[in-house]
Amino acid sequence: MDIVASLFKNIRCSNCNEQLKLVAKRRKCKICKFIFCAKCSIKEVPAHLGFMYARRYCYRCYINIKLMKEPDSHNSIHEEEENNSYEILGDKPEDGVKVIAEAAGFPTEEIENNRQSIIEAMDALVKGVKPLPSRRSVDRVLNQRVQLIEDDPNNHYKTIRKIGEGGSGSIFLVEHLETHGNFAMKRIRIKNPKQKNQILNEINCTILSQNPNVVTYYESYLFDEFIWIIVEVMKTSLTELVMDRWGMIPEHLMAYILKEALTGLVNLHHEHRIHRDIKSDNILISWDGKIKLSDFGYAAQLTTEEDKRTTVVGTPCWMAPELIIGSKYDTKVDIWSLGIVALEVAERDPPFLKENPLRALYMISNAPSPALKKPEEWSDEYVDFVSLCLIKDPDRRPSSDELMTHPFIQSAPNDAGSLFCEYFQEWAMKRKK
Ligand SMILES: Nc1ncnc2c1ncn2[C@@H]1O[C@H](COP(=O)(O)OP(=O)(O)OP(=O)(O)O)[C@@H](O)[C@H]1O
Repeated sequence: MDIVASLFKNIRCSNCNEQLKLVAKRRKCKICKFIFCAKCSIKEVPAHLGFMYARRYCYRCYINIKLMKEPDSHNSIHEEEENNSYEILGDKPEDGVKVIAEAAGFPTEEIENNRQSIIEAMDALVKGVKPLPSRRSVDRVLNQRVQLIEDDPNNHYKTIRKIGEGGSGSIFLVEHLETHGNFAMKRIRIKNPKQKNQILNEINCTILSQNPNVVTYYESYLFDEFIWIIVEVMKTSLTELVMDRWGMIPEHLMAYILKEALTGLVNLHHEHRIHRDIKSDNILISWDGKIKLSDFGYAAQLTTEEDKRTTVVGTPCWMAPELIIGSKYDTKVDIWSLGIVALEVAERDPPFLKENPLRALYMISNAPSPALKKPEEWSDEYVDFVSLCLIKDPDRRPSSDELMTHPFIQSAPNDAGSLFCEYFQEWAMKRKK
C-alpha cells in the first residue's frame, strides 16, 4: 500500500519536506507513521539515533524509546527534544512508555495493567527486525563460516552410546578426548551431492542461528562418507517429557516451555530465517531445565530475492496449511507448528497423528483449525494462545514478536526457569528408576 501510494502520489519528507519520488529513498517510522527521506533522517541526527537499528523509527520516536529505557542518562536529550517529539506524538512528555504505547494503538487500560509487557515488546522492537539480506550477502557469510574438518572424528572423540535416531542419521553421546567434556555427535551418511548440500545447509543455519534458545554448535567433520556434527548434549527431547510424564505438566511450566521455544523463534525470525520443522522432537531440554531448538535440517533463509518460500518440507502433523497447499509462506509456518506443540504439551499427541500422513495433510488444510479437546480444563489464556497460533490464514496469525506479549506467555513466573528445573530433574530421576 505504501509503495503504491509513494509511486502515485507526491510524498514529501515529514522533516525537510523534500518530494520523494523513489520508493527506496524514503523510510516510514513504525511508531508515528511519518515518512522521512533517508538522506535527511541520517544527516540531521547524531550517529546513534535516526533510523539506526532496524531503520524502523524516526529519530524522535527513537529518542522516546531511549528515554523510556534510560531516563537519567538522557535528560539533556529529553529537554532538547521535548517539544518536537510530542508535537508528532501528540501527548505530554511525562511518560514515554504511555506516549509510544498510545501511538501504537494500546488502550489506556491495557497500558496501565500491562506496562511491563509493553516495555518488553518495545525492547524487542528496538532490538529490531533486520531488513531482508540479499542472497549474495547470505552466501558470503556462509562461505566464511562452514568449515568441515577433514579428519577422523574418532581421533578427537570417544563414542559413549547412541542417544537418538532421526530420519537423516544417528546421534551419539561422545566424550572429547582432550577436555573430557561430553557432546552430542550427529552422524549423517552422504548419499549424493544434493543431500550433502542439505547437510551443509543444516550446519550453516545452526551456526547462523546461535542464541541461548538454540543448541550450541561446536564443529563438524567430513570423513569416510559421513558428516559428523558436534553440538551441545541435551538431556532429552520435549516429546519424551510429554509422553512419559506423570499427570499433567502444570500450566505455568507449560508457559515457560512455550515461552522459551518462542524466544528461540523470535531470534530466528528477526534474522528472516524459518525453522520449518518445529515439533516436540526438535525442542530439547538440558539437565538444568533450559529449552532449546535443534535440527535445522529444513531451515531456510529468506532474502530480498526470495522473501517467501514454496517448497513443501516439514513433518506432516506439524505443517502449516499454507505450506501444505503450496502457497507462498514465511516465518508464520513456525507459529502454526508451535501451536501444534502447545497441543502436544497438553494432550500428548498432535492432531491427526494416527491418520495416514496424506490424510493428515489433507485434514490440516481442509478441516477447521485444531483446538484443545477439553478447553474447560485449561485457562482462557492458554486456549486463546493455542487458537491464535492455529489461525489458518497466515496474515491473521500473529508473529513471534506479537506472541511474546500474549498473556499466556507472560504468565510464566519470573522464577519459572528454576521451578521447571526442579520439576524436570525430579522427572528424570523417577524415570531412571
Ligand atoms: N544435542 C542433542 N542432545 C541430546 N539428544 C539429541 C541431540 N540432538 C538430537 N538428539 C536426539 O536425537 C533425536 C533425533 O535428532 P535430530 O532431530 O537432530 O535428527 P534428524 O535426523 O534430523 O531427525 P528428523 O527425522 O526429525 O529430521 C532427537 O529427537 C533427540 O531425541
